[in-house]
Amino acid sequence: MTNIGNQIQFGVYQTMPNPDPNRLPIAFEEWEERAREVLEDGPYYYVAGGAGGENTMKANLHAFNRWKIVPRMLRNVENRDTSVELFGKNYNFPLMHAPIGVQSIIHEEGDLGSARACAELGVPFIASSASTVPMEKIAEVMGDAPRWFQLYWSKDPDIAASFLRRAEASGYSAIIVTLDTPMMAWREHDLRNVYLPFLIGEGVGNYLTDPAFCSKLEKSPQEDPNAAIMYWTQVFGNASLTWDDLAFLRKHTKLPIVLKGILHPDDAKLAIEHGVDGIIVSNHGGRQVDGAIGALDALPLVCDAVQGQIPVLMDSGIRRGSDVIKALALGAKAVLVGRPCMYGLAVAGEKGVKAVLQNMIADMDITMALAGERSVNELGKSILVNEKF
Ligand SMILES: Cc1cc2nc3c(=O)[nH]c(=O)nc-3n(C[C@H](O)[C@H](O)[C@H](O)COP(=O)(O)O)c2cc1C
Ligand SMILES: CCCCCCC(=O)C(=O)O
Repeated sequence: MTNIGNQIQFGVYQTMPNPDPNRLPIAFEEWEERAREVLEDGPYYYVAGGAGGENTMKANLHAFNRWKIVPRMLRNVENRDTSVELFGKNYNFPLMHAPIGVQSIIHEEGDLGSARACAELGVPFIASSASTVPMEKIAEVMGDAPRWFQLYWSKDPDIAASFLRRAEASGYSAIIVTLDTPMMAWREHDLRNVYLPFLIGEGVGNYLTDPAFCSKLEKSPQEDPNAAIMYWTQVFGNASLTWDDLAFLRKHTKLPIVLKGILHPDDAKLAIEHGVDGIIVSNHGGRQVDGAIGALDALPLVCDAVQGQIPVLMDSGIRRGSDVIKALALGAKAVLVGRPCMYGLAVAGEKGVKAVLQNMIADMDITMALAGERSVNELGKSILVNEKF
């Protein structure tokens, strides 16, 4: 039991002379504005943009705005509990760093800066299959800090199995399987900017260092980088997968398997039938299906179908503490934070990611207290109304 929100809040007041031209932003909008100033068009729009007309991206934010908190009074909220238990482990906070590929396009510290920031806070870092640096390097800088691995399930089963082996060997404690990206969506900014970050610079470290991947190449990636990248574009995704294929993952890992990208209640039921350990309600931050349901709108429908049988997490549109509270109240056990972390990384590397997460934790804790609630595990729909009602 702590009151971590107030501690962080007073810490900010103490260390922030006003006006200080070097201060880090507080609000999401200011982080994004500052990120826009430091990033070139290509990387900025790659991060900030969505699929098609960006209607799903807008739907995500709109859904958070429609739900309103109805605070309760006189409920002794002096000491509060922000910890959660997931897949047999305890975490200090109900939030994680979403898996995000090629972070070196945003800041030279890249994935390692974000991983270090998470390690300092005890926030689980979800390393992407498409991270710039290999998962082992990320594990090395994190020490014993909590980390999960996100699998892009390659068309080549040897690569998928190799990734699972490597993740287990380097101390990742859950496998997040992203289902909504068997191929890249129609992303109009990136097409206009002719920008696909996987084809440039260090590219995708997990693949270029993978024994299974390299064994399929005539020459090593160092000798023929173009051939390696071309092969990667062929095997990265797998649009032929079906629910029956989940048995393959079970066979190749003992770690908890969590499916990311669930939006339909029937898919949530199928996930349970196929024995997965958890699901993440997500529309990939509006980056895949344009015109899809807002993730927060999908959350209560999915939770109704799941009936508490497995943990439900969510992402897509989390921008501040009150968003976390709304998602938890609608049934999520924890949330993943995506773009806010990337704007923090763009502005100030590791320090920026740490500040974004720390501020969100403080805002979440304070909002919980002011709503009359003491524990993230006790939040429920009773503190919310939907605008349409
Ligand atoms: C630049 C960028 C790269 C991403 N890369 C991945 C990835 O490699 N794997 C994955 O599962 N999701 C990826 N995502 C999706 C995030 O994990 C998450 O679902 C999304 O960012 C949540 O929405 P939000 O940004 O609105 O918070 C990426 C998102 C962004 C913005
Ligand atoms: C070729 C598709 C790679 C996508 C990996 C990154 C990602 O998920 C994203 O949203 O961007």
